[in-house]
Amino acid sequence: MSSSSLPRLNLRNLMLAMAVFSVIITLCNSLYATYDVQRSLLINNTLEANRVYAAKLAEVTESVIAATRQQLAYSAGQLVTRMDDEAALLAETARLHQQSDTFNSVVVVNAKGVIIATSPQTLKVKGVRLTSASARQSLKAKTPLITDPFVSPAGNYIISMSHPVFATNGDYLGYVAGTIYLEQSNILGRILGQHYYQDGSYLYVVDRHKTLIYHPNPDRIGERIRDNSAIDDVLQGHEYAHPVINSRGVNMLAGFAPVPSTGWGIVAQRPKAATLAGINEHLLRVVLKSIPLSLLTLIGIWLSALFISRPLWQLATSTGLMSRQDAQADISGVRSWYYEAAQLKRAILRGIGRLNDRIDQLHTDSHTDALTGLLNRRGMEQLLDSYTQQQTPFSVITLDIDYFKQVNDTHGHDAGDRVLSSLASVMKEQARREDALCRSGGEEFMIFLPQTSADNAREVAERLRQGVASNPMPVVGHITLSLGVAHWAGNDESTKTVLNRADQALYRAKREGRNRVAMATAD
Ligand SMILES: Nc1nc2c(ncn2[C@@H]2O[C@H](COP(=O)(O)OP(=O)(O)OP(=O)(O)O)[C@@H](O)[C@H]2O)c(=O)[nH]1
Repeated sequence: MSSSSLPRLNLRNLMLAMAVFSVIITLCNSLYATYDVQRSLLINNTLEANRVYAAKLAEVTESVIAATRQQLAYSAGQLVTRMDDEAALLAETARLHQQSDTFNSVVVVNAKGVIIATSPQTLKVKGVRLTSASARQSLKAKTPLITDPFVSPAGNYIISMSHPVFATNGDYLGYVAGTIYLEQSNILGRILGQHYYQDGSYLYVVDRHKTLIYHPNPDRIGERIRDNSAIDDVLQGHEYAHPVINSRGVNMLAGFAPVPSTGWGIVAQRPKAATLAGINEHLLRVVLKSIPLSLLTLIGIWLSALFISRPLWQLATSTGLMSRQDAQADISGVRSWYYEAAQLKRAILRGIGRLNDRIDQLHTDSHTDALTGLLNRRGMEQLLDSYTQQQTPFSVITLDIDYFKQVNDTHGHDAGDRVLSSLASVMKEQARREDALCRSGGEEFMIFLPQTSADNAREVAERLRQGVASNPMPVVGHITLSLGVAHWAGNDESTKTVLNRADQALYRAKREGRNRVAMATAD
């Protein structure tokens, strides 16, 4: 593409393009910053909310466990002297089971690991001897204990909370235990297992061996969590929040809190996508809200660009048309209201002024005789044109220095020049303002007297002749003039004819003896 076919750039469009570019960049930048800040805020807030939620549930769980332990301790105290009293055992297990919704079942196990009382009795495990390692944890520990999850003799997936029963002499008599069915309703299940999220958020609980004991997907309860450093940390007793990827590869924002008394870890988490779902809509609202102000800014910038570029544009346009007569007036009229434009305007006007002076000077030079400062032939012709155009009547005196050759020959060419110059000065002194003086060639001169009759012109010629004849010139002394006078009345006669008639009169004056004035015959 050639440079001439490129679109023409101007200051206003450049400023406008720059401003639009700046506004768009600023807008994009602020949108990106808004998006980034909002995103971080949402993620951090969600992480913190999940941490707080997990911590609160851990605290509630802790309270429930503590209250439950108290109940078991109380029952254990009640059974110290009644481990052989079947009715008392039944009554106490029933009371413990039914007084609250804490346990799904209550059992009393003797020191040999045989279940000696249950509530509800429908369990039908009375007399069963506990064999599995999990089920025998409490026997082994002989301290208040919360077991790991295990499958009960009745086939339920449970955890058991037990409290030992010691005789007054310190003999271990067995324990009383409340069982919590992980897959059935109870207080703990309602606290840890029921949540009302609708956006993919969920909560799960692991025991100290990373086994899931509460999870929204019942099939996963009992599953061992592997390769999850976050779980390792929470089981170390740390409470914190962290982005994680769940078992299905979904990015989650998780809060972790430990339950110290059980060694469990509670994890509350929300999908990152659900957290950020509203951000695009929010961003669109930001864009829509910022459009009016951005448009106003653009209009403001456009007007400013117009206002700022206007003087420069006017100057550029005017200088492009500098040949026009009124270019200088146009440029003078430009409101250059700021420094650069004012300087430019001043420089252009100064340049135009100098150019005009130069043109005037050249014009004057081309119409002026260098030696005498009088009009030359070109100047004379222009003058005659204007007389003709305006039909200005005039008289013309043609004059010639007598025997000027002798002056040159006797005193030299330079002295002759000085005579020509001095004669011009004398002519200027005697001329009126409206008269035009001309050196028509060599030692010949003409005087044009507008609106002057032939008689008046003759008087002027005579006065000049006498003045020159009676006043000696420097170096050369006295010289005389011969003069011819003709008149143009502004009729159809050409000015050329008038000049010829004046010349004829001059030659006659020469012929008749010089140093005299002769009138053209028609005048
Ligand atoms: N110094 C000087 N002499 C000039 C200039 N122009 C013309 N001359 C001289 O003027 C003289 C004119 O001489 P002529 O035409 O013979 O006329 P004249 O000697 O004046 O005699 P008449 O006109 O017949 O009285 C010539 O010698 C020219 O060289 C000029 O610019 N400077």
